[in-house]
Amino acid sequence: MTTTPAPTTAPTTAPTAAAGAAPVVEAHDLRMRYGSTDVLRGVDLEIRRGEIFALLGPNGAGKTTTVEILEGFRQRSAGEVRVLGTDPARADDAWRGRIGLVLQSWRDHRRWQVAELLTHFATYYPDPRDPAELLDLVGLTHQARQRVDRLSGGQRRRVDVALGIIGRPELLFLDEPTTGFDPEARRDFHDLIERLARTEGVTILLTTHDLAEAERLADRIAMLVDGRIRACGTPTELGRRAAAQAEVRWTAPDGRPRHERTSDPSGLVWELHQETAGPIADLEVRRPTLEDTYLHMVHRQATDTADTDGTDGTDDGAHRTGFPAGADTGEAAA
Ligand SMILES: Nc1ncnc2c1ncn2[C@@H]1O[C@H](COP(=O)(O)OP(=O)(O)OP(=O)(O)O)[C@@H](O)[C@H]1O
Repeated sequence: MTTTPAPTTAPTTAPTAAAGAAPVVEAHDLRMRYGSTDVLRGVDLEIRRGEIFALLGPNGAGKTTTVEILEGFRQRSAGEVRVLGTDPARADDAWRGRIGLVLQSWRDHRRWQVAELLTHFATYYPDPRDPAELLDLVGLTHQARQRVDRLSGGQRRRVDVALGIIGRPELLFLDEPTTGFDPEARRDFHDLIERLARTEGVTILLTTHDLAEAERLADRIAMLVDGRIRACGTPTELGRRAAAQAEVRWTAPDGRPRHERTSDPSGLVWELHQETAGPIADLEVRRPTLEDTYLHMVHRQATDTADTDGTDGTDDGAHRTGFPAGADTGEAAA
């Protein structure tokens, strides 16, 4: 169950989620501490089958840490986690065969040809996708005989995606999947992700810095800021958040451009209409967007941090200098 406090973190069930089905991902009060630094400070998540769920957050917010814990690659410091009904910290190979990963860092096998690599990885799974179909699916048919280390960055990323879905995963983790993609490749990738979720019922958790990508793809978005989920909802709900105000622009009767921020744009427009007793020139109402909400969250966290610890509110450097030797072993240091 997601138990984060309303209203800022109140989750909504995505339209595509199978109502009543057990969540595919559940995390409750998930915590991670590296040395003396708390990176995750009580994360609550619930992702339902067939949902495309985006985890957004600034650099160093803890997105990769969260995802690595859910993937079973990193031991958490505290909290309850269930992925496909199993605690990832105790998962076996059968469980691993049900998830697909597209990680941030490139793996080995640079000298392999693309088709050769896919054919090889297909042998690890009981019911793999056909490598030729997969090449077509990710748009790499013409690169089938090319060596991986001779591909462009975006093409390598497509190989990553192909390897992530070759075993027909029920749950696919995508860590910043479209980094290095040109606009066309990004659009093709978005179509592929939607197809996987909508027609094959694959549950997808993606981390991204790209707000437009999250808005375009995700059924729900969670904003991870300073180790906590600060907001969660559909892109529309997050865009509508009261924290961000609408902006009204118009040209006054004296010809001067005017603008005002307000949480009641219709009220303001009504008042202007009464004042001018006629049409309002160049009237524009800009509703708050997902980006406004996101920037508001991040800015608020930076301000809070600066108020409480006297720093400038950016946590990245502080965490790095606080690392103990050997902290990158993934060992929890609770
Ligand atoms: N193995 C580790 N040992 C110690 N600290 C770590 C380790 N891995 C990550 N951190 C720190 O934890 C914080 C969260 O890192 P994480 O990579 O999870 O963030 P992120 O949200 O994925 O960032 P980005 O968007 O930049 O990829 C950062 O301050 C990072 O420096």
